[in-house]
Amino acid sequence: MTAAFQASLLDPDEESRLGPLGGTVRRTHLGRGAWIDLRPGWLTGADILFERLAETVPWRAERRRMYDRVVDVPRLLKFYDEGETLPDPVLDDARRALDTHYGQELGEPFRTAGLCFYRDGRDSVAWHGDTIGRGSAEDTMVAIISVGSPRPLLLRPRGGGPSIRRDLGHGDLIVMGGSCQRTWEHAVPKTTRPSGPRISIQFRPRGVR
Ligand SMILES: O=C(O)CCC(=O)C(=O)O
Ligand SMILES: [Fe+2]
Repeated sequence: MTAAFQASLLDPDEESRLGPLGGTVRRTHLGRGAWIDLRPGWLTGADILFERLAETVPWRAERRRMYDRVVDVPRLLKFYDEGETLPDPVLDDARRALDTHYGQELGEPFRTAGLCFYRDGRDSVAWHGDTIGRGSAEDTMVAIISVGSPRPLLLRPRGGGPSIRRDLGHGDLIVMGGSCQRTWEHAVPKTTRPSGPRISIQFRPRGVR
C-alpha cells in the first residue's frame, strides 16, 4: 500500500470526489431564455485538486491586442482541446457526470476544458459572453467548476440591467445555459480586498468558446 493511499484512508479529504448532481442542482431562470444552475460543493477535497492543478498544469501568461495596444491577459490560462488528456482524472469524472446529467437537454457532450488561474484579486475576466463560436447564435451550455478561494462571478443582461452575483470556489459548480452566452454577459471583477488564488475549469461543447 502506498503512503498516499494510506493517507487517503485516514483522511477522506486527501482525495477530491464528486457528489451527486441529480436532485442537488438549483436552476435560476434569468429571463430571455437564459438560466444558471448552481450546485455548491459538488467537489469535495477541492483544495487537493487546486494544489495539483496549480502545480502541474503548464499555465500560460498570454498577451492580447486591445484596440491599439497589446496588454497582459490578467489571469493564467490553459486550454485542453477535445482528445487532449485532462490534468487530473477527477476532471474526466466531472465531464462524464455532466454528460450524464445534461446530455439529453444539451443534445451533445461537453468536449473541451478551459482552465483559468486567478492568482489574486488583481486577476480578473472582463464582461463578455462566450461568443467566439456557436454561443453567438445558438443556445448552449458552459459548465464551470471552481476551486480555491471564492471569487464573485457576476452576470448582467446584455444591453443593461441589474447584475446578479454568485460567489464561487471550494468545489462549486455553475452551469450557464440556454441563451446565456448571447443574451447575458459574465465577469469576474478585480478586487482590492485580499483574495487568495482561484482556479476555474470550464467545460464546453465542440465549437463553443
Ligand atoms: O473563471 C470563471 O469562472 C469564468 C471564466 C470565463 O468566463 C471564461 O473563461 O470564459
Ligand atoms: Fe466566459
